Amino acid sequence: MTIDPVLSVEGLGFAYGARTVLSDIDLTVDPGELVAILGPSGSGKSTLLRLIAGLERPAGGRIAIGGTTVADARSSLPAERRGLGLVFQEDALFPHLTILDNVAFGLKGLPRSERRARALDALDRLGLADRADDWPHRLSGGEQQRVAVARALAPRPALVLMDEPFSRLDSALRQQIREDVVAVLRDTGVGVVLVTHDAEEAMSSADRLVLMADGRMLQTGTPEACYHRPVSVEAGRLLGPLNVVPVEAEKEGVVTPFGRLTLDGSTTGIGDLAFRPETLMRSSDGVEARVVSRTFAGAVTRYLLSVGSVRLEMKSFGADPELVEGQTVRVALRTETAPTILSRDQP
Ligand SMILES: Nc1ncnc2c1ncn2[C@@H]1O[C@H](COP(=O)(O)OP(=O)(O)OP(=O)(O)O)[C@@H](O)[C@H]1O
Repeated sequence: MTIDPVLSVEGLGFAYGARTVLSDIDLTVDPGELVAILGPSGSGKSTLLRLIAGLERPAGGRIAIGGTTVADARSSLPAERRGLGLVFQEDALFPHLTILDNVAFGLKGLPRSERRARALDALDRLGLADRADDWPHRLSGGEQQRVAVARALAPRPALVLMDEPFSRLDSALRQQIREDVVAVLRDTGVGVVLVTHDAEEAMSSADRLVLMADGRMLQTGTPEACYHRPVSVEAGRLLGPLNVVPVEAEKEGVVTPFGRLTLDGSTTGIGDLAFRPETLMRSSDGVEARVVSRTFAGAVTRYLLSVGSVRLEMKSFGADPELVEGQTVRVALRTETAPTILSRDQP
């Protein structure tokens, strides 16, 4: 049985005047799926969300919500008729309305008792039912953000769009609120598009990532696949540091500074071996590396190493007393996560 996606975006394009901001975006979100859109500032994430929300009109392509086309190059359904829940960074609660009335605000056309019951139910899910009669200014930033999520969920939409919803919160609080909100969203079974520029937030919250740069999609896949098997250096670096070593692939395997490796799908020719800093480790039968620098960062320590003419980053738990600047050690690649070969022909 095939399940219809709650959101389907095909070949979407958008320009501000003569400036193309999005091109050829394809995206689907299944019921209950959380898709995070990650990209650097200016990559077009918010514009994509605004198009899905109905706040901008596409120049080309199609957007369908629940199987119904809501926008294409010819027509566009207004935002309020798309039945979406929206949580935007700049969202403010109405200061003159109680928490309950803020949440009930979007529940037009229902009897008063039903509105109240639904708003209370949404607040209860977010753990704020006891603050229903309170005023927004008496809530903390994290509580206000949870109210904004309750407000988006109260009309029971099939799809919620969130643009940097946690970025105003300080980092300790942010992780907790994010985990709580994601748990509620998962429990609700709603489809979610989460826009963020925070790689950890995207990877820890989403079922699937959409990596973007310059208005284009670079890669889509599970967080694990995108992290360990990037399709390009650009895509890989959006999720964190990536070691990139030029290699030559031959029929028998790939010639690397770590010896000859046999990798799935390796092709012949020149390419780049790509792997994460934590896949490097000390090993007595590894290759010689000189420690260029060491940066202690609490739980992990980062080392910059030189292996011949190549600079590599290694990351490990704790701080190894032997890995100090100028020291020569031996390192190898962990075998659990095979490195990826990126062909130089790839975009
Ligand atoms: N109203 C506008 N008029 C003209 N250009 C705009 C407008 N809004 C955004 N842009 C441009 O469109 C591009 C995409 O912007 P967008 O806000 O979608 O990126 P983003 O990935 O969400 O960035 P950020 O993470 O900084 O919010 C940027 O180059 C931006 O300068």
